[in-house]
Amino acid sequence: MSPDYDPHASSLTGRTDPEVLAELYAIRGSIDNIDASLVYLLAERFKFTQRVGALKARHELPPSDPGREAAQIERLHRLAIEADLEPAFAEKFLNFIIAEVIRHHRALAAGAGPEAPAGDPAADAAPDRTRTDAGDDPRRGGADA
Ligand SMILES: C=C(O[C@@H]1C=C(C(=O)O)C=C[C@H]1O)C(=O)O
Repeated sequence: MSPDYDPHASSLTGRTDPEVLAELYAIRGSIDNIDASLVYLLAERFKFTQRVGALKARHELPPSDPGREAAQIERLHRLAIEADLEPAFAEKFLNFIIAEVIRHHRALAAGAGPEAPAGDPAADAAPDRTRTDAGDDPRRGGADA
């Protein structure tokens, strides 16, 4: 755990029954563990997608692959229902991650590292994959590159 992280940081201390607080902290301990796992999982996922990006750049393949994304979204939708997670949220989350991956791939294709500023023209040309409101089909998000 980071040395400056206080797992008991809260705006509720002083006005909440100590027993309730103790239970809250216990539950939050698990939430903290899950958040840490998510960070490590995401870091691992980005390591792999960077390898895909380097491969694509080397072989002049397009940064995005809408066919692959459509299959992933459909699969995630099914998994979310099985897991009792709201499918729209799962879809939004995956689209958010994929948008970032595509931004990295565009940067790699342009010869830059993944840290290219978000405001660069290549990134600006990316479709907004974070919108999942009605009428916005992420599978047809203009992922054209
Ligand atoms: C990682 C890839 O590149 C892009 C990002 C994807 C992802 O983050 O899962 C999926 C498809 C591509 O649009 C890939 O083509 O596999």
